[in-house]
Amino acid sequence: MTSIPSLALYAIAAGATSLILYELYIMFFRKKKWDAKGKHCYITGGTAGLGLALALKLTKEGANVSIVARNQERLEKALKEMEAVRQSPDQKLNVYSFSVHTTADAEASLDAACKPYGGKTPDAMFLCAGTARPGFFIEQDESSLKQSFDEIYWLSALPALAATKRMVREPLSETRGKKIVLVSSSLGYFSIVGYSSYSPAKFAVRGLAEALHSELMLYGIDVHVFFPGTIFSPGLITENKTKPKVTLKIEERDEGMSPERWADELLKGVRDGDFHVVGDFIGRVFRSSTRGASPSDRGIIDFIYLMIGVFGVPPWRKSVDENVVKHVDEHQEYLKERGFKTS
Ligand SMILES: CCCCCCCCCCCCCCCC(=O)[C@@H](N)CO
Repeated sequence: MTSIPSLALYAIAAGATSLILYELYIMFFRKKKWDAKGKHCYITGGTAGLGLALALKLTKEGANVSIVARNQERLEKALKEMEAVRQSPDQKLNVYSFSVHTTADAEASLDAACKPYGGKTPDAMFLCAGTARPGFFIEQDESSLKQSFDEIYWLSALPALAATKRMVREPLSETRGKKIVLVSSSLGYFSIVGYSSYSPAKFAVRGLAEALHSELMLYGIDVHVFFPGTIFSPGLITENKTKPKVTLKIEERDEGMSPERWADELLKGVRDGDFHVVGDFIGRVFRSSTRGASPSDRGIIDFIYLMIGVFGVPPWRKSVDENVVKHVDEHQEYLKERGFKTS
């Protein structure tokens, strides 16, 4: 009779073998990877942070790049940086000053960006624009709560809608293989104190991506959604100015990475055909442990991160709660200072 320990050994051996086979399968048999070279990539929020890093990487890879952002000065600066790394004189590098918060603006920016391509829609849309304004819930009002949806959710949904409507007018053979890449956040997987205006919009981006991933199969358009953690971007410096202390404390657990590193991870995930693209350990754990019915094809690896999540996330959440509770007294003082207490 086989003993329990040797059964466990068999299980481990079987696990290890399937892991190796899976990796080999990925290496040799997975469908051809996406190549940016010669493709038209349209990027919102392309003058800073993740968007700019992405624009520069794609330029270096020989893509034709259009960036859209509001500030003309910053657009020109970004264009100079792109010009400095262009790979060939034929590469089209363009910048457009638009806000893409409304349908009209999103359509106008696409009109402009498609012009040098005879009106054809971009091969890939990277919707990186977005703003975070952390703060306590009690400090929000109707307009600030709605503003964060404008600056995150609608800023993703409306350009995606404008682009999809244009794409479907083209012959199916041309639409097939185009990409729409949305940007959520690790805070689109979970949330913490200070992000009551931000997380809901990032969760919503996940929902939009999942619906589009399913629906845009009708046209062969690939949808990806990115879940980065802390990005050392100009935006982070701004948001940290108003970020509650307790939030900063909890975020210490996230090491963060440069926009360049995050852009690398995003492109790697897109090339590999991942639907949920993550770039760090935290992302991998939450991708697996909050997966639900989200599409995934990383089998055994996903299962390993799921197990890490099953055992690792509850103690982490407990430590977050403890951290919040530690701030109760300090927060009472904060409320007094802000005039929330009358006595
Ligand atoms: C085993 C499990 C361990 C889990 C440790 C998790 C620690 C996470 C802390 C919070 C990270 C917040 C990232 C914010 C990114 C962002 O979107 C904002 N900066 C807004 O721009």
